[in-house]
Amino acid sequence: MFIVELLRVESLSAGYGNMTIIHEVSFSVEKGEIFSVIGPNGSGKSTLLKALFGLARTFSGYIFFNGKEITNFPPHERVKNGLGYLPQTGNVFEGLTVRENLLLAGYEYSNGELDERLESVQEFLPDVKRLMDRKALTLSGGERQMVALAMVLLKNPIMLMFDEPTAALAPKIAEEVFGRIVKLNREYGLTVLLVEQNTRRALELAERALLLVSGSVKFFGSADELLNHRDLLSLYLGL
Ligand SMILES: Nc1ncnc2c1ncn2[C@@H]1O[C@H](COP(=O)(O)OP(=O)(O)OP(=O)(O)O)[C@@H](O)[C@H]1O
Repeated sequence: MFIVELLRVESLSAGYGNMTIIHEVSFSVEKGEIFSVIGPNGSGKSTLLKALFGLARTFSGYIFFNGKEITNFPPHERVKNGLGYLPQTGNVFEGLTVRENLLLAGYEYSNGELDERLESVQEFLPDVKRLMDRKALTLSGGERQMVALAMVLLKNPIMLMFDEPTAALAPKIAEEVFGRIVKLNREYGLTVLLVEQNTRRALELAERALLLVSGSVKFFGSADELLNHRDLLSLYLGL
């Protein structure tokens, strides 16, 4: 198979204020793969995603996405270039209905385009249809996650970054979320960058992975290899 590098991160250092949280992180994500970022609590996984999306402060290094250097692009420019990001929380407007949330997410589309995008998103997430007139506030965690996903998919991303999409979800609902991520990848060709607390599931789903510890890369390579690397997993993740 012809391998295309979609995201390349070179020696990226980033954080908040004058505090560096991730240190000279380098890795790449290939087009069409599921790529997992794992690591202990507080190791900088969320900060890495925020830096990739332009929400954390980048001190040095480079980010290339889909053939372009995007290191200093503001978030909306990254979205235009095909990057999607599903944060852990705060991803829906609680006081608005699901329909209003979706309309807001698609505000840049013309009416015709928006209808088309809404239809294709609802084809993938048919359950969103019955939630349309509900206030986001009244949704369960799983439903909220689904609506947030619909809002991101509306923008037609090439690569989608999930920040702990199963956090605080019951195991059965978490499995549904994983199933949806795999389906997006296999059937819709979406490249996935997954930050996940459930290390085993994250490594089973992914082709390749990154282990981040105290903001530094401890492993970058095959997810299978990391899954079988007992020393690394027990040392850093207590597995
Ligand atoms: N907005 C912020 N301002 C300052 N420091 C922050 C901010 N957000 C996170 N941090 C700090 O950055 C470090 C890394 O946090 P981050 O959330 O990136 O880790 P994580 O690996 O995603 O953790 P977890 O698995 O627990 O979600 C922590 O020490 C955290 O306190």
